[in-house]
Amino acid sequence: MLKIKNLNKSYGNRKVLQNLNLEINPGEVYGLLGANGAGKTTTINIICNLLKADQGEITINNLPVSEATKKLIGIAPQENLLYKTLSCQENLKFFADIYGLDQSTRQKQITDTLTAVNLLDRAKSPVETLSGGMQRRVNIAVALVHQPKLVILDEPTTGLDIEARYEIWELIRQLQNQGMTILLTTHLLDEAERLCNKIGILKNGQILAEGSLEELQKLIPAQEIVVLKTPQPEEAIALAQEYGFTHRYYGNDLAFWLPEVWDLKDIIAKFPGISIDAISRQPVRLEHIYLEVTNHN
Ligand SMILES: Nc1ncnc2c1ncn2[C@@H]1O[C@H](COP(=O)(O)OP(=O)(O)OP(=O)(O)O)[C@@H](O)[C@H]1O
Repeated sequence: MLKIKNLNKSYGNRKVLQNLNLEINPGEVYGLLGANGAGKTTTINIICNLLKADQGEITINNLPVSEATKKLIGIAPQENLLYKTLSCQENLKFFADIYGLDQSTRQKQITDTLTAVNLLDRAKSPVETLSGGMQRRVNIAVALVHQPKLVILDEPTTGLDIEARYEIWELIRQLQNQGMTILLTTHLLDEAERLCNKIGILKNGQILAEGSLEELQKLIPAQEIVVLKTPQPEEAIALAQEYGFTHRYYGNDLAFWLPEVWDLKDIIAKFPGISIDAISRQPVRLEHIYLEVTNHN
């Protein structure tokens, strides 16, 4: 569906994208993760033909990116692009006209899109009367109204409360079940874990790691991560090194990568003579992988 090969972009002598490669298959939800300034928006702008790359190839449905491919893409930018005093329906009508939708099918597409985002009952409500989560769903509806092949959701849940976040996640799952191909950028690693079939970790304009969550988990050779609260961290680390356990600090938390899932008493037995205030166990999560990939490259 979307293929990006060796994409390069510089501003002056600052390289913002460096040989970026990325491929999204039809029906996939691809999560592009990266810190502020990693190059996500630049990549999106090039995909949408709003910005020219210095080098590289991008195709959408095997067509090189051009004015013609714009119609294949729907974008829901981070900041809602809505007219707040207009109703949901009027907003969609406005954008449907920009996309040049046929008058005869326009109303049906608007109704179908409002149904898809679960807002048909609020069709006539001014956007400013809706909750933040509903407004974000109208923003996504704008990206869907012309029935694109690829939808780009730029940080779709940033700034929303947890209830509204669940609604957006549910909507993304529904779109995926309908076969929509989605490129999602996010800072929220649990969001990517929940929703994405494939995840790309972007830093300094390069994809450092890519794959399904299961594939990425192989980057950390551990069955379990154990966080130890102890007043004797140095001693605990020295013991762990004898066993060949890797240790990491996640914030202030001292963690060890364990090669097997042991009983709690067996884990504690690995640290004889160490005073342990608390112990917590976690599976390998995307946050561990993200930190590993971005801190060691
Ligand atoms: N027009 C521009 N001129 C010069 N530098 C730019 C321009 N646009 C972006 N940059 C730089 O390019 C880099 C990548 O920016 P980009 O907006 O793509 O990052 P991002 O991953 O989308 O970050 P964020 O999460 O903050 O939106 C940043 O260092 C940014 O300062």
